[in-house]
Amino acid sequence: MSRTDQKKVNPEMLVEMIPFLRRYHKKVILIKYGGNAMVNDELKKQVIEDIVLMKYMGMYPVVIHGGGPEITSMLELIGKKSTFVEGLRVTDKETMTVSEMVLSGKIAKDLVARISSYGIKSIGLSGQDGGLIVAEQKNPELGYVGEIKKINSELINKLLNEDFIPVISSIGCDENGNRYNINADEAAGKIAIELNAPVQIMLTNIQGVMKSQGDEMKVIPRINVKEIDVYIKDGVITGGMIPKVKGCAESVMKGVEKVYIIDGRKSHSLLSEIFSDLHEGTVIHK
Ligand SMILES: Nc1ncnc2c1ncn2[C@@H]1O[C@H](COP(=O)(O)OP(=O)(O)O)[C@@H](O)[C@H]1O
Ligand SMILES: CC(=O)N[C@@H](CCC(=O)OP(=O)(O)O)C(=O)O
Repeated sequence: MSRTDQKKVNPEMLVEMIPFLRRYHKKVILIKYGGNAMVNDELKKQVIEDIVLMKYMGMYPVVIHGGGPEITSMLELIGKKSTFVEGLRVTDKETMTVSEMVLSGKIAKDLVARISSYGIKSIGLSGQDGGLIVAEQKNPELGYVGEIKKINSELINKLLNEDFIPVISSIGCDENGNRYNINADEAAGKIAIELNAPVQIMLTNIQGVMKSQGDEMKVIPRINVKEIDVYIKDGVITGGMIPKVKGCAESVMKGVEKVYIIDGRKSHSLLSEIFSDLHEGTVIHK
């Protein structure tokens, strides 16, 4: 490639980034990368590039990933049908094993390898690693679904100080070594709170929280935490969106300043969110 063929970076655009870089310098950016947003390789690459860029720009990205669709497919392969109650997977022993294999075995390792390929240190962690996510059974009817009791942020902070990008799988562990499947949205909220993250971004497969207006479905740009129960009761928010908005509401109530639900299927949606005050998805606020 000759020098003239090379693309030039636009200096004006870089300068426009200064206020945002200043705002987020050395701040934890909690990114929940939902399984439904892991659409294809190209999009995955872009999400990873955004995360890596944040790190090189002096932020502290922490990734908590999902993988619901992949767990469902893997269970189908062994002839098991998935059942959800209010967005939570009913988890028997076999489902627990498969969930753990998919989340911490497959997805976390893939994300870590992708991040590392850009020269950034990354590490995959599950709830049992360093006592990261202490959990107990949520409800016997859901089987091995965990309720988070405590997040041990010390380990994550140490890793951040050592310039790692932690990639966290939502598996919890109790003091007897029993492991639980935890909805990744719930885990995202609790981790954001514990790390004092000013920003929590939920990457999903829809533009934001939607509501029908006439014949059309439209994004609700802002939701007050007080409105959430009504939306759930009225059937506006259902399925996987329930734990998501509940997790976001808890974060907002416990000090996370900005909580966004955005469309992870859009190219470089994370960077667009960080480097702009115009938010396209749904902001959850108090
Ligand atoms: N009001 C709503 N607005 C947007 N999505 C909703 C709503 N109610 C239910 N959903 C469902 O929630 C899904 C997102 O949750 P989920 O499937 O758990 O995604 P993720 O894998 O990103 O956590 C959407 O794709 C949609 O099917
Ligand atoms: C208890 C429970 O529901 N656990 C989730 C964990 C994965 C997850 O939350 O993945 P997404 O973010 O892609 O939905 C599950 O088994 O699907």
